[in-house]
Amino acid sequence: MTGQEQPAVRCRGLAYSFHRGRGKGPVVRAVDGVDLEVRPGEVFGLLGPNGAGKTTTIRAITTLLPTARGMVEVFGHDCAAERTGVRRLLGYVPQALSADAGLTGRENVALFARVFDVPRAERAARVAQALAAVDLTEAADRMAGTYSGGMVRRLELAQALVSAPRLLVLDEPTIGLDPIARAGVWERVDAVRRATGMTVLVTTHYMDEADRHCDRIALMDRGRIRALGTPGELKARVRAESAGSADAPEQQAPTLDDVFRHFSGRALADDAKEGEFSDVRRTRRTASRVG
Ligand SMILES: Nc1ncnc2c1ncn2[C@@H]1O[C@H](COP(=O)(O)OP(=O)(O)OP(=O)(O)O)[C@@H](O)[C@H]1O
Repeated sequence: MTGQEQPAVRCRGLAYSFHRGRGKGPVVRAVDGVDLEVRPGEVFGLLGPNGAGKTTTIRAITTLLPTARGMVEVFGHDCAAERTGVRRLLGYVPQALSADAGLTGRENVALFARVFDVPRAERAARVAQALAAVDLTEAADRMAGTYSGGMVRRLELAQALVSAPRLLVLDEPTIGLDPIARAGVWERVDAVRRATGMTVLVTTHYMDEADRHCDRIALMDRGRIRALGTPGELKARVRAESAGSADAPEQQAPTLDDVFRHFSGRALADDAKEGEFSDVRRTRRTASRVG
């Protein structure tokens, strides 16, 4: 089998636990036996509420959690045994800010080009190309600190794209952005994917975005995958399985929120109320940086 035919991502029995309270508190099973495959060239969405285990799964796939249990591969390369090889295939936009406000947009992208071993002779052209792909050519020589939230997110996308990754991993790429900026981020992701055939793995808790932009989605809750398929397949399953029951979504076609409620037994909004301190702090940090 050639690398091209391998799944972009394959997880089998992936599990990871945290100890709360500096190792003395209870154990939290952040990821609890995840099996999934992302096909080459698709946009795959990992969906779920705060604390579902999405970021932990992403960190295992991006080789940032070396001690995870189970098996994770990227294009056939084992994430535990071949970390450097896997990293060469990846572009990653984490949830936390990865751009430096004190550098220009171009300098930020150039930094990533150096770190990710883009050959020196190609660097300037590749940096310019990545900036153009996210519509930041005109703003490229301004300090990133003067950018709007949407521009910062697009800059981070350019940083991840400069190494021409086969797999682009985006952790909540549109959190804290207004609807226009959110659409702007997705437009660039969709365009780059169409142009390059790159695979995209994205986490989000915006069901409407996943519905519009993802080829397939996995619904994650409390460390486990509760359902996996195209948005259309999942909605059709809910329609079929809840036909005639008292809680059937009345007449209307089910939304992905209905799908989540059906497979997890609760509403997504329940978790918004229960967010933990770390979740709140993380969201605020994101919000203040884009304000
Ligand atoms: N460093 C950590 N120490 C202790 N617990 C953690 C740590 N990171 C995550 N957790 C816990 O693991 C669980 C899964 O967290 P994770 O960040 O993977 O979820 P998520 O679905 O990405 O949510 P969010 O959208 O809030 O990032 C949560 O209960 C979280 O509190």
